[in-house]
Amino acid sequence: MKIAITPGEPAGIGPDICVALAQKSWPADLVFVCDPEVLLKRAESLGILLKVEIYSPGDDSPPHTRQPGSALVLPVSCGAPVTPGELNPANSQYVLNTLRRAITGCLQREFDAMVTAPVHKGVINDAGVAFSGHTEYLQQLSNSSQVVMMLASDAMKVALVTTHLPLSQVARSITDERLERVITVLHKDLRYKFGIADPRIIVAGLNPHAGEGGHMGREEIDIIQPALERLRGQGINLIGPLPADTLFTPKVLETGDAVLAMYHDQGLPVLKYQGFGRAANITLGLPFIRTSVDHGAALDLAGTGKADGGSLETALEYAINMVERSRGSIHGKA
Ligand SMILES: NC(=O)c1ccc[n+]([C@@H]2O[C@H](COP(=O)([O-])OP(=O)(O)OC[C@H]3O[C@@H](n4cnc5c(N)ncnc54)[C@H](O)[C@@H]3O)[C@@H](O)[C@H]2O)c1
Ligand SMILES: N[C@H](C(=O)O)[C@H](O)COP(=O)(O)O
Repeated sequence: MKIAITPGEPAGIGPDICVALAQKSWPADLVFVCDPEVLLKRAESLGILLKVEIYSPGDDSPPHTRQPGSALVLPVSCGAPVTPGELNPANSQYVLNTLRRAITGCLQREFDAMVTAPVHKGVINDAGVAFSGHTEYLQQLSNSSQVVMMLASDAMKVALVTTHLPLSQVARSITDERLERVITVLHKDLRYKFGIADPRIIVAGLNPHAGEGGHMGREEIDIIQPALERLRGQGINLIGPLPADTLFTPKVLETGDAVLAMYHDQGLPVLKYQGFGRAANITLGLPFIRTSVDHGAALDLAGTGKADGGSLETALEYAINMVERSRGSIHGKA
């Protein structure tokens, strides 16, 4: 099994946690898609010994023979010097080049999955490229009609109807069509990527108290309930729409396999409060497997040795499990 790892923003903690990942042994060949110097210099400043081997496509060495402490690198040149903690828009194209190379490799089945360390969305935009996140970028480059962002911890899975959108645009984006597309993808991938035979999806309302019977917003009555009714008719097990404030309580969470939140900050703060550093971000609806960390570039910690690599390890574990499931070597729930 070959998994592409993109270290993300070179001035952030991505290189730190990738160097740490390479210190362990994994039941997969990890191919770091990046400038080898970025990893080597970060390892040096962290006082970690790292050996780099250069990957070339088609060069299939026996699997899992690499020793911990050595990284297989698919070289992509970094545009400008890297200083930990200091963003440089001159390196944004480099970050995008690493993503593009990993995506192409996944589409062409050179890689079985890709796992991404954090990028810095702001600096990519500062470089003149409109970029709202990996999720949307992956959708665009893979020509996928609908992708779904889902974060998973040991206690919950939280998927989102809308992703990186200003709050002022969220309500108008909750449409019947989008709900149908998102729920269909979520239902399908919970079955096939997570092995849940009949997934129960708990759906949040948009408004306080799920609209309070129409007195605090009508999206639940006019849009969400009719969409859920129709999808129930197709055999999808849907609970809700429920008020989001009390949905995230253990009693309610145990009635479902995943929560569908209407927007980013309705669902993710709860999951991150519970599982930050041990959760993974999984893009559903892609023609390949992609997982990621639950945190950002953490510029304040780059090169300090204080970055926690737990989420990158979790993301890699999810990717390995999903690849194994797709090969039929795992049965039952993830
Ligand atoms: N997967 C991704 O690419 C991804 C995810 C989230 C945010 N981001 C981007 O990262 C940038 C910075 O975002 P932010 O400041 O909101 O969030 P952040 O996650 O970078 O930092 C928030 C806080 O958490 C701490 N932290 C984050 N990761 C940590 C780790 N592994 N170990 C220990 N502490 C950690 C940071 O030091 C900081 O105090 C933004 O551009 C954002 O868009 C990217
Ligand atoms: N919304 C994600 C989070 O809060 O963790 C994060 O921004 C990453 O998203 P992408 O994988 O789309 O970059």
